[in-house]
This record gives sequence, structure tokens and C-alpha cells, in this order.
Amino acid sequence: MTAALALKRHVHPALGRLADGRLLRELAYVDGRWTQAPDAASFEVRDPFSGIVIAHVAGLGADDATRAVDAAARAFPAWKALAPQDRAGRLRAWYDHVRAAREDLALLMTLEQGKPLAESRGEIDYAASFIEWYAEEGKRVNAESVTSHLPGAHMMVSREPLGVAALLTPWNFPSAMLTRKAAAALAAGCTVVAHPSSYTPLSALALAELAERADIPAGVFNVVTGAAAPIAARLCADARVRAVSFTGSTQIGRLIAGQCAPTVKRLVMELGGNAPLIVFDDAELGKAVEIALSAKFATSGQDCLAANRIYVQRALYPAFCAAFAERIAALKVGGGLEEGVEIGPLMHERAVARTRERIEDALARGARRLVGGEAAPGPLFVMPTLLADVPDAAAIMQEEAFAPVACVTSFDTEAEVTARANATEYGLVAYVVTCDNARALRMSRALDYGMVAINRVKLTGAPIPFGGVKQSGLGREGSRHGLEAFTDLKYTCLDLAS
Ligand SMILES: NC(=O)c1ccc[n+]([C@@H]2O[C@H](COP(=O)([O-])OP(=O)(O)OC[C@H]3O[C@@H](n4cnc5c(N)ncnc54)[C@H](O)[C@@H]3O)[C@@H](O)[C@H]2O)c1
Ligand SMILES: N[C@@H](CC=O)C(=O)O
Repeated sequence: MTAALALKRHVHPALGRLADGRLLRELAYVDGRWTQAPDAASFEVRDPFSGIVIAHVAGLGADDATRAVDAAARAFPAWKALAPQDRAGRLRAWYDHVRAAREDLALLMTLEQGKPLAESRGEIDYAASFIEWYAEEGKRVNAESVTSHLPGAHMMVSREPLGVAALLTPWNFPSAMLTRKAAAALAAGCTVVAHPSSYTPLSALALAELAERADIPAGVFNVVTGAAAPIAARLCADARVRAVSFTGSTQIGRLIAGQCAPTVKRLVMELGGNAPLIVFDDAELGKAVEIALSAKFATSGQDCLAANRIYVQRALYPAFCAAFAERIAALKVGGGLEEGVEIGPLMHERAVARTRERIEDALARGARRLVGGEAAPGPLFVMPTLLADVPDAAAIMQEEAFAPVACVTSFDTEAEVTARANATEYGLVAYVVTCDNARALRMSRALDYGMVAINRVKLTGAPIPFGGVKQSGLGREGSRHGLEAFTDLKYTCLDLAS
């Protein structure tokens, strides 16, 4: 089905704003062809704000995933054999197309994901930055040399692409999570089979359209749409798939790691967060509140980096709660296309029900609701909420809220708050707000997290190694480490006498 037909069939009024209608793709992209499911199965993609169906996307199955791996395996030798500069040229062209289509890509993202348009534009910039970064970094895939310990032998070490990589991406960052993985894999010389979340496949399909325009060869970049469980299971079971890179919950990450064990694959896992944000009483109140607001409410709280547990030192606690409550109550809630909206809908009904249960659990355990509970503008909304005095044992402090609900509690000493912040199976990011530099460094060393932000929120980007410790993940994305994750070291020993 062509995009033009799709535009006629779907009635979402905002689709008329697309400057380039061909970016709305409903078919999967396999071996350089736009591909229907053999039984023509499809699934609906809905705008979570209005509930209006935006598209019917091809519902491929496990056998189609195998066909995509066939294509990726066929394409691998030629893609690997290209000079890194040639691969870089295609990636650079892909980057240019993404930049040029920024407004359309942002619109599609807001329609399928619900996030405010300004956040979608920011995500497109973020997504494009990974393509640009890896186009350059792919030219520098170097390995160390080894001084021979064997007489008459010359030793060489190189980095070789792993082969076919499966990329399983989530709905909260539908473009950036795909390009952060795909650009690294492609720059390393791997070929890719991507599976986007069925809530947000349109962003991935638009990126495939732009990859095709960038002359990325058939079979090198494939997007298989359809139910996650059978497709992911088939990709994990296929011995030709040498790496699986997944972003999503720790629960599904464990499942995928288990499915990959029989074929011993390289795993890159970007999983859950449960981030602590620690505000010491020497902090400037206004700055601390702005940091908390941004660290908690970006992406409407549906962010693996979201501040899930906010610890405020006792002397500052009452003033912090009052000022934070005032800022939260003023957040503008609504559809992502409305001017000035800061908080959009959640992704699905399960998330709304789960959030309500967690709020009730916290209240039953003695928490106080300072903001929230008002009527919402639609069924998938949870109004921005502030809970104070939330005990550490509450479910919402133990699990990621993934919703616009901020939980605040007080603490007395540095040692106490460090222990409480570390008392979790997660270890992605932690935030610290203090004017004492020595304490900031002590905290960074003591916090068992892969990333620590001190006196600021924004810390990500293409040059940094993004990732967590403990059950927040395996490996790193971004930076040269993200590229090396898609390579193996090859050691060659040459006999100098022959
Ligand atoms: N780290 C992240 O960026 C991220 C992104 C999305 C969701 N999450 C996590 O997910 C939780 C809430 O989201 P949810 O209810 O949609 O969670 P979920 O666990 O149902 O889904 C999470 C992701 O996993 C994928 N998935 C689901 N079942 C799968 C399977 N059997 N095989 C392979 N992939 C599968 C989905 O496509 C989705 O993208 C949150 O608590 C959060 O921790 C994390
Ligand atoms: N916000 C994260 C993605 C996780 O949800 C990022 O910046 O990469």
C-alpha cells in the first residue's frame, strides 16, 4: 500500500500537515522491499491522545523475521567489505535526510507516542546525532598492537564486525533508541534486523524510508513490524544473529537474555532505571526544584532516566515540597500538538491502571498527595502528581513509576541517603544537587550507578557511554564503546620465517 493511499484512508486531521506523505509507511522493510505479511495481517497504531487510528501496519510473524535475517546475512559480506569511508558516506547521507525531514518525523512521533512536539523535535535531533557521530567514528575502529612474546612471530589484532545484529527498540524514544543502536552497528560493518515497539512503529519505518533514500543497500537495514514476543524469540534463537541489543524493561531483558543463551550472543541491554535524585540542604532551592521538575517530568515521566525517588535533606524538605508542588501544579497537560503542552498521555491503559494502583499503595502506606488527582483530559492521562513522605517500601519507590508521579522523602545524613539510594537492583543514573564539590565527588564515587549527574539533568549525547550497572543493563551505547559492542577482536599470529 502506498503512503498516498494510506493518507486517504486514515482520517487523523494532523496527517495532512506532513510535507512528505511518503514518510508515513505502513509496510515492513525487508531486503530493500516494502513488505506485507503473507496473510496481509496488520495492526492499528493509535494516537494515544485522541484514540484516532493513524495507520494499519503490517503484522509480520516469526517466519518473516527469519526471512529478514536471511536478507541481512546475505548482505553482510558486501557491507563488511566496504571501506569504512564508504559506509560513512551512506550514514552521512542518512543523517542529512533525517535532518531535512525533522519536522515530519517529529509530527509522526508525537502522533504515535503522544509526547509534546517540542520534545519530539528534540528527540529527532538526538536521533540524528548518533548517525552523524557513528559516520565519523566508524572510520576509527582501531585495535591495539601486541609486542610478540614468541620468537619469529608477528602479532596483529583487528576489530571485525559481528555479523547480523537484532535491535529491539521501545516506544518511549522510538527514533533515538533505534539510531543509537543501528548507526553503531552499521558503522561497525554489521547488518541489522530491527523490531520497533508495536505502539510506535511509524518512526522506525520513516527512518527506513530515509535509509533507502540514502542508498543503504538492500538487506543491510531491515525493519520487521508485528507482535514482539514471537519475532524477538525467533531472532534470539537464530544462530546467524550474533548480537541482540534491547532497550526496555528489566523483566523483558531477562527473558531475552535467556532466549539468547543457547546461541551465546553478544548482548547489549538498556533496561530499567529507578533513579534517585538527592538534594542536600546546601543546595539553592530554586535550582534544585528546576532540576527535580525536569528530571522527573520529561517524556511525561516515561523515561528510563526519570528521577523516581527524590530524597531531600530534612532542613530543606518543607520548603522544597512547597516550591516543587507549585511548579508541578502549573504544568500544562494535553495533546502533544497543542502549543505549550508539557505533559502528554501515557502509552497504554495498563500503564494508567498500574500508576493508579501505585499511588493508592503509597497513600495507604502513609504518603501525602500534595498535587494530583484532578480530572484528566483523556483516558490515557495521569495528572502530574506529587507524593510526599513516601516510604522506601512503597511499590512506586521499588519499581519505575514510568508516569508523571513524583515521590519525595526526607533524609538526615550522607551515609544514610547513599545506602537508601543504592538499595535497589537498578543502577542506571543518579542525580545529586549540592554546592559542596567535595561531597559531590564523594557521592559520585559512592553511588552504584553507571551515570551520575551533579547539579544538572541533561547528561546524554552521542559522545558519552550510556548505560547502567547491576540489573539496569549490559554494555554501553553511544561513544566508541557503543561501536565496539558490535565487533569482536580478531588476533592473527604470523610466522615470520614462512
Ligand atoms: N529503558 C527504557 O527506555 C524503557 C522503554 C520502554 C519501557 N521500559 C520499561 O517498561 C515498563 C513499562 O512499559 P511496558 O508496560 O510497555 O513494558 P513491557 O515490558 O511490556 O514492554 C517494554 C518493551 O519491551 C518490548 N517487549 C515486550 N514483550 C517482549 C518480548 N516478549 N520480547 C521482546 N520484546 C518485548 C515491547 O515492545 C516494549 O518496547 C517500565 O517499567 C519501564 O521500565 C523501559
Ligand atoms: N532518555 C534516555 C532513553 C531512555 O528512556 C536517553 O536519553 O537516552
